[in-house]
Amino acid sequence: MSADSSTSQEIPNPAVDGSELIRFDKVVKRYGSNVVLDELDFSVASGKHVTLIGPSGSGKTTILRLLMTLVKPEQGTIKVGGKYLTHEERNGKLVPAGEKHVREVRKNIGMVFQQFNLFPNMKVLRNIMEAPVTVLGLSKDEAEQRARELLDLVGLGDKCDAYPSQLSGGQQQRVAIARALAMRPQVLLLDEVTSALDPELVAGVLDVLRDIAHTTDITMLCVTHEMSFARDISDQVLMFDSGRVIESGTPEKIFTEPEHERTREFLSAVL
Ligand SMILES: Nc1ncnc2c1ncn2[C@@H]1O[C@H](COP(=O)(O)OP(=O)(O)OP(=O)(O)O)[C@@H](O)[C@H]1O
Repeated sequence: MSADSSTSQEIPNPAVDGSELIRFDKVVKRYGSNVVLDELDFSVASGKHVTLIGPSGSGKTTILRLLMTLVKPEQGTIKVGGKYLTHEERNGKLVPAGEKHVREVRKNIGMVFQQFNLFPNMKVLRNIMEAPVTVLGLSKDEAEQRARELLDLVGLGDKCDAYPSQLSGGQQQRVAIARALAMRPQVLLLDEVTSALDPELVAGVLDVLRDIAHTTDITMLCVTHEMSFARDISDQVLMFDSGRVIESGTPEKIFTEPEHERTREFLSAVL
């Protein structure tokens, strides 16, 4: 039976596969009568780069928003790093997670959005240092060192003292990537991070992400319409349709030998 997120219940399956970083179990997400995710089961193994593809409205972004706890599921459970995100265990029962518990589990998750969401009144360096100092309790010196290293990583070591408005969209998105990484999350969620950019700025952002994917062990869960990027960085591609994974596999398999008719239709429309 599915877990209802509003009431207490027996813990369904406490055994956790150590290699699993994200796990959705029978997750239902509805908006009114619109069932966006319908008892969705899926998992992401630690260190893997997983890309979600599929038609508009199929529920890809909703998965990332659930992980960021920006929305709550109506039913089902979500675990990150072996801990429930949606629930807490109390006396052998699962109860809806309280804010403190959610904050603790969510520290493992970083997200980069379509819109860069930088603090406009803070310089670039401070944008990156802010959360490590206020949320993780790092000293200002430690946070600054981490921020400078990350700015180098995204190719913006010379922009510490700029305000976001002085940067291009692509540069702002690279700062947003550095800011997400500054929290040292176990998983980085990427939600169509190049869709708001002018075409000439897309490649620079994707190059930075390719570099991060190939040189770090961070787990990535990515929603993108950039199929060549998905092909380059993914260990696994999941094809979504109407809130369900209808096909999954390596990029080679999904992009060259898709099995499902809907996958073939989708790819022929976007490739
Ligand atoms: N806040 C909301 N209120 C009502 N309906 C919503 C809300 N957010 C999303 N939806 C609906 O949920 C469904 C799934 O949306 P979602 O953004 O997850 O799809 P998606 O696969 O990411 O689409 P796209 O590729 O266009 O971004 C859509 O039908 C959308 O209209």
